[in-house]
Amino acid sequence: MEPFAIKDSTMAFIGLGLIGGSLARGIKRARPDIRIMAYMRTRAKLEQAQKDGIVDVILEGIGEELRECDLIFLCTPVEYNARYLSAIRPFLKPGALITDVGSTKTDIHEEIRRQGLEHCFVGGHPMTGSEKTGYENSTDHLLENAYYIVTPPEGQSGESAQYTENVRRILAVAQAVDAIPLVLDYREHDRVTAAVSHLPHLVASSLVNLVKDNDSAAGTMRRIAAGGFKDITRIASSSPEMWEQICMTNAAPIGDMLEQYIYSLQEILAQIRGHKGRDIYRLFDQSRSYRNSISDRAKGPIEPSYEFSVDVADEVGSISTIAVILAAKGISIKNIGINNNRERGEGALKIAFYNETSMKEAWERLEKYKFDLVRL
Ligand SMILES: NC(=O)c1ccc[n+]([C@@H]2O[C@H](COP(=O)([O-])OP(=O)(O)OC[C@H]3O[C@@H](n4cnc5c(N)ncnc54)[C@H](O)[C@@H]3O)[C@@H](O)[C@H]2O)c1
Ligand SMILES: O=C(O)C(=O)C[C@]1(C(=O)O)C=C[C@@H](O)C=C1
Repeated sequence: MEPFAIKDSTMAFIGLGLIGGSLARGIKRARPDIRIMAYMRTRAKLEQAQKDGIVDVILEGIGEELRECDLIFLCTPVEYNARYLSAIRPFLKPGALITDVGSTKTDIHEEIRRQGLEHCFVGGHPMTGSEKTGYENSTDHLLENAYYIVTPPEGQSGESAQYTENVRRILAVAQAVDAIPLVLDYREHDRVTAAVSHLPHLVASSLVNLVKDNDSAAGTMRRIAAGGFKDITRIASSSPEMWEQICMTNAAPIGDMLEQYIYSLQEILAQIRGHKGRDIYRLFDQSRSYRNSISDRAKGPIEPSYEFSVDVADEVGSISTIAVILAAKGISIKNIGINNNRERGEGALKIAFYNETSMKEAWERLEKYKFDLVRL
């Protein structure tokens, strides 16, 4: 995609939490000259953002100051984003553009159509995030190398100059924060995210609740739950308010996926009870191939990560031993840390390198010292 430069000079954020905060930080990092206004309910956090040099103007609410804005970002939970449209509308200056970062898109696009705002809206959704919330968890690099889905409104001619220019304004933002822009139809967006984001959150939370309901009074399940359970359930710690709204605004696609998933679980149940080992083997075999074809690089496909993990018994001594072994060969370590999947300090060390060559050299070296290595 050709590069686009941000031409908008004043921007407003309604909601400055994990995603709004990260986007604002990323924009300020790329373009400190851009003036950022922000509104959220917790005044103290807005003051912090101003101290951090991210917010130039604290907004007390939706009002006159918005008339100065070229671009307005809606970064609250999805149902609130759609509701903010009516409040913002009277304060839009000619040429101003509204965008959002919501995890579902059809709902807000339908509200845009109801209000006849297609000429001044382009949807957005950065495919990155965390189970954590709030400005305090935002970073200037959260969106780096993540897909930034851009959903143009319907009913605008793809040829029209204004349509093209509006889409480009959001592509420029995505590029400025080093994300990877991807233009998608908003209904397609909701179908796809139902499968790869929304259903997984329902699965994680229902699995955690299942374990909670089956655990003993002594809490043995909770105590011994290790990597497998923790890997698949991290997202069960996400915001209930945000996820209720995501599910309620994408009920039909999520329902379709959930129905198929329940069907597949019923098949698995029959195979387990019928001792159909070959079917169970096929389940794991097929999933392994497809899962292995999906990149595990947390930050998307641009920057490859060169890392592996080392099984160690005592992480404190092991870090220095490994560091010495690698340093002796002149191999630089980019990052080294404990994989949080094991209990009581015993576990895996994750080591990241700057390039493939040093990763391979380190692998060979540590293998010689009989370390147990695991590819990530
Ligand atoms: N968390 C993720 O992983 C993720 C990823 C991509 C997109 N999103 C989307 O981003 C949006 C924000 O999510 P987040 O993770 O930043 O959540 P968050 O809880 O960290 O931030 C939400 C922000 O909105 C503010 N807010 C909430 N209700 C408000 C209201 N009624 N009026 C004004 N401000 C209000 C909060 O004070 C906070 O500043 C959501 O629409 C979500 O679907 C989230
Ligand atoms: O990594 C996480 O914690 C996320 O849940 C991020 C995640 C997802 O991948 O499902 C969650 C919601 C979004 O809209 C986009 C990204």
